[in-house]
Amino acid sequence: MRQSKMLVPTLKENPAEADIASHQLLVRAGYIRQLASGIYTLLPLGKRVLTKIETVIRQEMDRAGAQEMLLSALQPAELWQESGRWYTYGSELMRMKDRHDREFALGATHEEAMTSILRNEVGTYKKLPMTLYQIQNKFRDEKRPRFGLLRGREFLMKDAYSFNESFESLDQSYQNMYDAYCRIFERLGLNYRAVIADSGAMGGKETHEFMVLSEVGEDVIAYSDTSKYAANVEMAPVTKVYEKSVETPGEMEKVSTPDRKTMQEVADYLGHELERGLKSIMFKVDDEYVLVVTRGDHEVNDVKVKNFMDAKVVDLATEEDTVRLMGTGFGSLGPVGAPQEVKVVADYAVEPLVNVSCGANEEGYHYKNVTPGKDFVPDKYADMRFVEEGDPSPDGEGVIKFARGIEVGHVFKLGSFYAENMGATFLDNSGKSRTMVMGSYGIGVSRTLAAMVEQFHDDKGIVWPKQAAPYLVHILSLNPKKEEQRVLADNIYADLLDEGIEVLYDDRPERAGVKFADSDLIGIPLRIIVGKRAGEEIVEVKMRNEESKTEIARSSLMDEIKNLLA
Ligand SMILES: O=C(C[C@@H]1CCCCN1)Cn1cnc2cc(Cl)c(F)cc2c1=O
Ligand SMILES: [Mg+2]
Repeated sequence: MRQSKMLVPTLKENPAEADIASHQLLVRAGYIRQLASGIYTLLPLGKRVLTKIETVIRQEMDRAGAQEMLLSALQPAELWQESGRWYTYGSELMRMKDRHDREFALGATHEEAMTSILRNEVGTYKKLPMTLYQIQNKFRDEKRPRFGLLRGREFLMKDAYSFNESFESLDQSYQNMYDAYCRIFERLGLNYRAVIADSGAMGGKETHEFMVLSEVGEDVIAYSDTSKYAANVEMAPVTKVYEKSVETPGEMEKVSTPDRKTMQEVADYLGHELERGLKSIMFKVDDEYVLVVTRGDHEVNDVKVKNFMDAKVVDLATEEDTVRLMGTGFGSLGPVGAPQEVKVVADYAVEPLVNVSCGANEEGYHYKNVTPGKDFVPDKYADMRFVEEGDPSPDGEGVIKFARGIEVGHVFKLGSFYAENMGATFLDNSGKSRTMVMGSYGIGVSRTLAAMVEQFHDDKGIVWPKQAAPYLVHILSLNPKKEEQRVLADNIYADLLDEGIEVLYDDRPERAGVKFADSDLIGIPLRIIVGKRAGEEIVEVKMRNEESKTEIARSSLMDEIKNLLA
């Protein structure tokens, strides 16, 4: 493609609204433009890259035996009412009415739509397992869209759904998709980890997230420094064993702690370290109240609270509920004398403690010399805290370290929730009617594009790996006004087109400096510079990810290009 004719609006400056590299570079290099908050246009360069990523995904989905379809973005509200999600999702689910006033959801995901197809079209075990997928825009009205394509309100997703006759079969489909995801992210050259994850609102059993390691990632990964263990930090269990304190328990004593509310203020006032105080946080778990108690220096992990209590919804209790239940607000909560209706769950690290402080459930008062098991007995001890760097890895090998990650994929074993609610049944080999078992498997395709830019860029711009680059060769004619330069560049361009090699030709009447800067920004792997030695049919070749340039005669240029791109 000739750049003089192409829509590649590069910018010198970072756009004000972009504050991470991938967002800045995709806008500056003319790949995307924002239409509205969280809504983007893929310009020609961006669309070419997106298509390359889709191609890798399609090849691996098809190789895994999944069948591509295309479902509608418009989904009748009735479908979401059958699964109940019409009522459980809030304003994130975009809804609309048609001309007959009938309600629709704009597809945020397609479990319901896909299940409604299977229940109508597949009724025998002979057709199972069946994995179907699509690559289509999803709509989710994010409260805070940000970071460009990383968190948008309309974005491209590959979503696949497996339909199985049993959980054993689901295990195989899940592993099959998991392996396909590994191949996809390997082929895209991404530094990623598959991590044990929480299934969130989806329920279901096992689930893994595929995380691209990046400092701008919203998720924290807890991984072992010596083994392959990796989990979303929300899920990583704490396996540290705490030895019992040898101190002799003292007499519990109520002390005035005027206006001391935070753990640190109380610890400073009573003259002890943070870990000699108990932190008590009140949660509303579905419709009961749970007081979670941890050591003062530990953090409560609300996902663990939710999973431990097998709850649907976990929220922090309001101050009002807390005062009503405990007689005091957040600053002086404690497990001693908690009322029957409040379940007390203490983290394992609390059990061996002796002579610690905690709130006295009275405004401005705390207890000293509190010993768990003597001055209070929690209803349960459990793993309630976030794992920390240096904690032993749950697989017993090495210690935990943290890294930030961008979630580009998420695979779920859903079970029968949707099939049950929507009547997706099949006749098994004995003619008995059974409910299907499902898995669902997503990749954020446009998010993967941005994650690739996060991993593949330098201070001058994007550095595409050749399997995702919008073009493979970038020809720069430094001075098209010079006949010998323009003719040589035109001929090389024609040769590359004849060879079927994707080539972008910067034939613009711009200064050389502008062409070099734009070429560094756009990030095409191989650059051919047609400059002052064009008269001798000599050009320069430079790889985007190397500093060095080499002079090459036109006669050996094509071979050189082919082995550089091999
Ligand atoms: O999307 C999934 C599960 C899997 C992931 C793989 C591909 C198929 N779906 C989870 N999820 C996330 N955000 C959502 C937002 C809205 Cl507004 C919604 F209505 C539904 C969902 C929702 O279901
Ligand atoms: Mg997810």
